[in-house]
Formats: sequence, structure tokens, C-alpha cells
Amino acid sequence: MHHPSIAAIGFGAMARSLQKSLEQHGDVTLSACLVPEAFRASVPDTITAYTSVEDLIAAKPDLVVECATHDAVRESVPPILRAGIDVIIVSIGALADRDLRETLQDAAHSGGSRVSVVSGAIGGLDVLRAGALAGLEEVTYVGRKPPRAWAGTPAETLLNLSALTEPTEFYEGSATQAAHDYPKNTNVTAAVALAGVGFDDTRVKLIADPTAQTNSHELEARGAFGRFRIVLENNALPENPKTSWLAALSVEQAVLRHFNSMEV
Ligand SMILES: NC(=O)C1=CN([C@@H]2O[C@H](COP(=O)(O)OP(=O)(O)OC[C@H]3O[C@@H](n4cnc5c(N)ncnc54)[C@H](OP(=O)(O)O)[C@@H]3O)[C@@H](O)[C@H]2O)C=CC1
Ligand SMILES: O=C([O-])CC(=O)C(=O)O
Repeated sequence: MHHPSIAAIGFGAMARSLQKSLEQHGDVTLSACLVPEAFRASVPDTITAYTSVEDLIAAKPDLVVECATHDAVRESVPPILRAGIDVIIVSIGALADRDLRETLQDAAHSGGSRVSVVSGAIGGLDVLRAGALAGLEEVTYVGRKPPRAWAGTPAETLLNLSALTEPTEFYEGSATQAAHDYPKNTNVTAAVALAGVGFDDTRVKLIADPTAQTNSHELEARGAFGRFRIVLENNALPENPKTSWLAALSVEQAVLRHFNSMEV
């Protein structure tokens, strides 16, 4: 049987966690990645590090998983799809851009490939998708993370993160604006928006909480189907406090499912 070999775009906290976890599982190998030139030296010898998308395509991976940035989705994913290689996207916030969504669909169509997004650090997207068919009246997402997870974001200019003593909300608005302002922390809101009522109508609240030990995601929806509320309390990846471990596990699950002929 063919042993699938996949490639990652990016080789940060999530791709590393995915690679180790797949190695333990044994059925699929993450054997290559596409990284910026400056990052190449930090990729272990067992992984082939490409710095051009053309070289990655020439290596013909069975599947590519994007675990990098919104820019990587914009720049690298369309040519890979056009080359006939399926792609799983994790930096879903990039899809707040309608033109990019069309570009990706066109690229997949012309290459006869498939592009999909992961559920990532959140759950309940199946409920939203089903509920949306009968109409959703309201979808609200509340993201709560420890202050260190908001470092390097506009929250830093709105709050004194290191001096916070109580949970503080610093953003309330649409998923469109959240994806733009907090690209490394609101990919989950993009997944919620795509499954439910779209980017402009998905309400988002973001909280820096000095008492929080986890990255928590609260999702509430109301519609013709009824009501729904879930709360996830995710442990962060040790290498990146912004990213939940569950997000990496959800990529692994999507990869294994991709190569399974029976979807259960
Ligand atoms: N859907 C979801 O639920 C979730 C999605 N995410 C998203 O997943 C992605 C990966 O997360 P994580 O691994 O924690 O992030 P990291 O920052 O740890 O890793 C991202 C890596 O991608 C590299 N990179 C940057 N630009 C490019 C590019 N154009 N092409 C290839 N590589 C590039 C970075 O290199 P350098 O350091 O040199 O810039 C870095 O090594 C992020 O976009 C994150 O926001 C995260 C959590 C949940
Ligand atoms: O991993 C998480 O908890 C969520 C996250 O960063 C994102 O949605 O981008």
C-alpha cells in the first residue's frame, strides 16, 4: 500500500506538533515543508525544507497542510491547488477576503484538486452548518486567553497586558474586522463565520484574562433549529501560547481522514 507523504507550509509550533504526532501514529509521514529562507536552518534534517513553492510542487506531496500565516494562504496555496495537489488550510482567517475565496475555488477547479479548512481549535461547526440551512438569527463567539497570548497584537496598545488584574474585554465587532486585526488569534472565528452566518454577521468578543489557564472559546447560536452553546477550554501548545493543542490535533485528524476511504 502507498504510504502517504505530506508537506506543511510553515514549520512552527503547529507543524512541529503535527509531525511528531503523525510519526507516532505511523500511517502518514510529514516529510517536507515550505518555509521562508531565514527559517530553513531551524528545520530538522529529517524534513526536506523548500523555500520556493515550485520546488515543493515538483516534489509531488500527496497532500499539503498550510500551517503558516494568512499571507502564505494568499501566496502559496493557489499554485499548489492549480498543480493538482489537495490543500488543508489552518490560517482560515485569510478567507475573510472574498476575492481570495474565489481565487482558491478557481485554482482547485482548474487543478482538479480540493481545498478544505479544519475545525481547528473550535467545535460545533457541524451544528452551525446544519442550523444555517433553516436560518440562523444570531451567532456569537467569545475568545478568552491569558494576556501573554495577546502579545504582539493590537490588544497591546489598548491594554497594559502585563499589569492586568481582572478579565478585560478589548474587542467587540465583526469576524471580518477580527480576522484583519488579530490574524493569529481569530482563525476560529473565521471557521465559525464560514459555517454559519458569514464574516460580517458573526459577532466576536475578545478577552484578555489573567486568571485563565486555557485558551477558551465560547460559541452561541440561535435560529429556527433552536439554541446551541458550547465552551471549549483548550490547553495551549508549549511552543506557542496563542495556539491551542486541539488545533494541531484537528489538523492531524483531517489528514488521517483525508487518506481514509471510509469517512466515519
Ligand atoms: N484554525 C485554527 O483553529 C487555528 C489556526 N492557527 C493558525 O495556524 C497557523 C500556524 O500556527 P502556529 O504553528 O502556532 O504558528 P507559528 O508562528 O508557531 O508558526 C508559523 C510558521 O510559519 C512560518 N511562515 C511565515 N510566513 C510564511 C510563509 N509565507 N510561508 C511559509 N512559512 C511561513 C513562520 O516563520 P517565521 O517565524 O520565520 O515568520 C513560522 O515558523 C497560524 O496562522 C495560526 O494563526 C492557530 C491556532 C488555531
Ligand atoms: O488556537 C486557538 O486557541 C485559536 C487561535 O489561535 C486562532 O483561532 O487563531
